[in-house]
Amino acid sequence: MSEWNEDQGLVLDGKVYPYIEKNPLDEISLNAFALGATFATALTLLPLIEFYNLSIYMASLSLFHFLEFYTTARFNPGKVTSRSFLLRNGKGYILSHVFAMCEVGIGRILSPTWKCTSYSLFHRFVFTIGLILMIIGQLARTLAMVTAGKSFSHHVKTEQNADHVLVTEGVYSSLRHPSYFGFFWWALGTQMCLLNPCSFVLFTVVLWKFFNERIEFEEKYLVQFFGQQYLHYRARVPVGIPFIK
Ligand SMILES: C[S@@+](CC[C@H](N)C(=O)[O-])C[C@H]1O[C@@H](n2cnc3c(N)ncnc32)[C@H](O)[C@@H]1O
Repeated sequence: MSEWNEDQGLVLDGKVYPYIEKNPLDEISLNAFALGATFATALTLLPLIEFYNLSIYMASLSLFHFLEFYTTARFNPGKVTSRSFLLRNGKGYILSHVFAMCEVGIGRILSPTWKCTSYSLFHRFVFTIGLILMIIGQLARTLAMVTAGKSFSHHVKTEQNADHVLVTEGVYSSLRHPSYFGFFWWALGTQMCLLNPCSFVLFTVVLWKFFNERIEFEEKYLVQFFGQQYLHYRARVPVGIPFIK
């Protein structure tokens, strides 16, 4: 017994397979190759360049986008598409990272000694906290996708799928939106790692506004889908992003 479904892939003898029309293999293999090559180049350059922060950032960015696709393919195969890499994550996302690169370039040209982790104790502190945030953020994001499984989707559902259940265990028992928590802190961590004060402020404002609106919108539908069960869950589990209740 088999059934094609744009949102749940192909169900064949109880097993879920990706929806082939939304998974062009040429595009997927090229994306994976480009991300792997970026990751390897960044790690190779790490001991060779003075501003090694850039290598760490590039490695983390490529790992992040690879894991978005890999985790979806592995734990939620019915919903995986070539867009699951999140490489086309909107103009705002791309512009923010371009802005961050410009800040690195301008900072290194104007004052290479200031734009360096060893410049002061404060610089070392900011860099270290940035690294820790990147690791915690990535772990939270990936764990959220693994734990939510078929209930996770890169787009907010406004209609409930048959396989959509309320997830409250694992990382969801201490964070209500662990993948947003992870993305938020990972992204701020990247800018601390790059010693980018302007981008840090820009990322904070843009991401806070985005997740504040998104969570409100998403929860409206979660309340519709799961009623009292979600209201009780919302009352006891925090978001973990400042000033978002
Ligand atoms: C991009 S995922 C993000 C999930 C969650 N907001 C997070 O940050 O981990 C969006 C989808 O997850 C679903 N979702 C959010 N929280 C959920 C939960 N606790 N249980 C099941 N589905 C959830 C929403 O309905 C939405 O379609």
